[in-house]
Amino acid sequence: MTWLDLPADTGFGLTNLPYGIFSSGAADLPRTGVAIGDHVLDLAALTGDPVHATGSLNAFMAQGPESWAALRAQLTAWLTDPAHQERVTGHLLPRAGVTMRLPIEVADYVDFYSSQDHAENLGRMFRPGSPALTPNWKHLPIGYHGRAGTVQVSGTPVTRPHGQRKAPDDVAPTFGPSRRLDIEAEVGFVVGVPSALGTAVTVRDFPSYVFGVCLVNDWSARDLQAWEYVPLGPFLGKSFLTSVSPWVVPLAALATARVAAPARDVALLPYLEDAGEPWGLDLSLEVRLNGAVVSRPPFGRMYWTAAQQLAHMTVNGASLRTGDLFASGTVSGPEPDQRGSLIELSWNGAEPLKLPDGSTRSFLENGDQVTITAFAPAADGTRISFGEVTGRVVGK
Ligand SMILES: O=C(O)/C=C/C(=O)CC(=O)CC(=O)O
Ligand SMILES: [Ca+2]
Ligand SMILES: [Mg+2]
Repeated sequence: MTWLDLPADTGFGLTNLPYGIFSSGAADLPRTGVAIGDHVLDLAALTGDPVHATGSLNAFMAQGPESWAALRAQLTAWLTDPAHQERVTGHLLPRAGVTMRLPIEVADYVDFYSSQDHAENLGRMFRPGSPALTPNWKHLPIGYHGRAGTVQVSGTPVTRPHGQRKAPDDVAPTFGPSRRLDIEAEVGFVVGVPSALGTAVTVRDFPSYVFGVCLVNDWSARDLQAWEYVPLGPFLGKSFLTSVSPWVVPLAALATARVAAPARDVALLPYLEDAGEPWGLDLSLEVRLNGAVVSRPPFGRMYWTAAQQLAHMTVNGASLRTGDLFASGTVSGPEPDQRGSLIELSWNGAEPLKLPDGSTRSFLENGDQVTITAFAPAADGTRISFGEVTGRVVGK
């Protein structure tokens, strides 16, 4: 029990303790904080440890799992033992009054494609007449390298991208603002510990390298993407902005959320086998468009887990760096109201979404705001909140 008076069902209780970078006041430097209830605990001030005053989580994440576990145990002691109450209280700030920053200095960014429901939906829309899944899909987690420098914190305006668009019936491409701006509701994994070039990280070693989990919105311009992405994959259609939630939930908080990935109907090569090491996570996502819930994607059904993605990403000897971010791919479930992108929710524009204000949407309009939230089950029967990743579309 904490001596703090926590709001009921806060999502930011003792079982969570996510890390973020915040600033408060005009002159204050960005520093590390931990969310607890409606407060943020100023770790830089409380500990005096310079690792928490660097303005990103990278230096702390690089210290590795023993440091992560030691600080988590220390935080629990500080927040439960009344002997620490007076000193700790002096370093609690109302969360509503601080500005959240990008929590990590993003090294490399990779985006996967690991929801079978999502991949089948896109396959049916884009490749009618062909099998919904490409032949490689159940043999390896498909992914591409994205643009690390355009990963930004939640709240960053989404400037509508311009680019080349060519509808199938157009004789030539035209240049202009994207007419098919979309979202992708995803879950991101943050690497703490680097690996050596030429070595592979196994499925089993996942928790020795990965520090924590955040929410991702991989904004996507479907018209730019459709014209440019053959044969080398997404480029400008997805590189203009990727938004992440400000709080990184430590892997240690998610033990209760672990589930096995769905049963396999295709045998895996040994380096992808995860027998006894399930890293599926039972997270419930929610997507809101201008305040209205439009989807509830279930993360527990993802075919490829983050541990398998990490093993695949490094099996060729590619090294990891502190701050690498890899995202799950769009999270969709089997039901129409569980789809994690508008292109699926509107079935490529054929069935526009009806919003409570009477308007309809196939893709995003200027002024639209999209917010993604998620919860995980916690050991004590409460819920762990991932906070939110939000963004509003600005026309240009
Ligand atoms: O299947 C296609 O042609 C296109 C797929 C995507 O755009 C999905 C993607 O970017 C990866 C993901 O988020 O799942
Ligand atoms: Ca994506
Ligand atoms: Mg992106």
